[in-house]
Amino acid sequence: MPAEDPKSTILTVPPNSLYHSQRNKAISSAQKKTSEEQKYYSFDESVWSFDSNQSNYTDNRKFYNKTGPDIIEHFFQGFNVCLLAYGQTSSGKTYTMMGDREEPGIIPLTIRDILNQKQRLVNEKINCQLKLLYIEIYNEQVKDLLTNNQPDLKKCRVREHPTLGPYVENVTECNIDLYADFVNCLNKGNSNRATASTSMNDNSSRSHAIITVNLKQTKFVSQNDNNTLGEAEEEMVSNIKLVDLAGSERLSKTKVFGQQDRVKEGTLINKSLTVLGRCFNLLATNSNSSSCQNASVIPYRDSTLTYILKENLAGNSKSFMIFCISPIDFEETYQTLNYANQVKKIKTAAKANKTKLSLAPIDWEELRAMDQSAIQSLKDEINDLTNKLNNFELNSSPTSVPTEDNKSLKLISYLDNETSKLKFENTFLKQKLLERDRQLHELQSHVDYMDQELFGFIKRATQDKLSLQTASRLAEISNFSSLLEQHQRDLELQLEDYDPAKAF
Ligand SMILES: Nc1ncnc2c1ncn2[C@@H]1O[C@H](COP(=O)(O)OP(=O)(O)OP(=O)(O)O)[C@@H](O)[C@H]1O
Repeated sequence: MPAEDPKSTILTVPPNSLYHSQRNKAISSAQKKTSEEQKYYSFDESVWSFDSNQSNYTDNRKFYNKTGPDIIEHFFQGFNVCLLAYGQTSSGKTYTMMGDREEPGIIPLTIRDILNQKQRLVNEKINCQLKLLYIEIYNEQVKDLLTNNQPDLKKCRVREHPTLGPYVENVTECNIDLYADFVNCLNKGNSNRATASTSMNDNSSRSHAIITVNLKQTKFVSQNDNNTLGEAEEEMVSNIKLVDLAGSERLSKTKVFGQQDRVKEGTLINKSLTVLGRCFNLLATNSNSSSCQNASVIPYRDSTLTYILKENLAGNSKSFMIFCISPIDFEETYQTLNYANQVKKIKTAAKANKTKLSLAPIDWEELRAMDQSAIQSLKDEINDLTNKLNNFELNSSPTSVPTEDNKSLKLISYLDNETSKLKFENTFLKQKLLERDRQLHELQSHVDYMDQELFGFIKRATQDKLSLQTASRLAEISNFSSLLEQHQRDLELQLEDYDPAKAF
């Protein structure tokens, strides 16, 4: 990647590469070329992060600053967003996405900015609820990395919603209010994640890791006094998927032969990445073709990874991809760059997921009637059971009250909504209080500053006055001394003319 044009990548084909032998089979002997060949690629961004001593080295923070703000903006505008890192094993995907303590990666930096934005939106009377999910796809199975129940690690199924697309069922969702909540989730998930040592990477990810953050923004109507909240008027639901794919690899390179588990892992990782590559190629071809009739069917269901990412690959999502390359293996790098070239052509169909809320007021009469009828039916049930007990009919099944259950559920959901509204109102008022505190603090510092200025002014004025007085005294003294001198001179003159005889 030449420093002068950060958006292009040049790949030099080594003379002994498989590329030549495969290409030579396809072309005539006249076209055959034995000398070194170069391939040119051009992307939205192309960055160098090989040696931190070089001037063009891009660290994680610099890299995040190029794309991160766009991602956050789309996410808060209600778009689903996805960021995937692809590349051969040990090329730096996990380092770029997760980073480490000194050099946080895209995922922690993104979450930090999402939380900051959430805090800012309180002033616009927008409540943000953030929930984090962390799963991995290992050997084609989905595991919930945040579950407290270890056997559940293998139990998640992928289902398809008719409009929202595929989703993972029964996965643990954690509320994220503070950065510390995120760090706890990340640590918990990472400790459950499958990694192994291969000859190419001591800490190689053997699974695809997907962190999803679900965001629900609720906008409240402003009241006249501007300090209280009205009803909720608009809701926006979006999600961001941050994906660290397992490394593409050739088994001979990773030297895992004989280790049956590793071979199975490697084969399934390669299978899912091959399906992903096939989806990229077909989606790129479909995007280029003008007629829908010729569009190929995309084999999303051929792997769990592509099935889960179906919406992000071509549906309702703004998707970004990072392709990591390293000089370890020419063939892998060549394939990675070719996938990247295909991905550039794919068009998705993102739309903001906004919903206007109908401000239907709660019917308290109806709720009270529901309460009365629930109490009555419970009383009936108690009577019934007491009668049954009295008649020794202990084995008979109790009377069920399904309709009352539904009513109670409705009431619970209403109370849940009210609680979350009150919680936000609390946050909102706290924020206002903080703002007032800040303004008060600012005013206080201004008053302190003016005090100091006044003090300085008085001091200077006093000094000026003193110096004025001193100057006039000096002038007086000097006048006086010149008068004295004059007087002395007169006396001397008189003394010279003095004739004692005339004096008497
Ligand atoms: N830009 C970088 N600066 C410094 N060190 C890096 C950089 N990129 C990667 N590394 C280091 O290289 C090694 C391999 O990187 P990493 O684990 O991120 O690769 P990977 O592509 O995720 O591999 P795998 O697919 O096997 O999980 C790690 O020790 C990582 O710290």
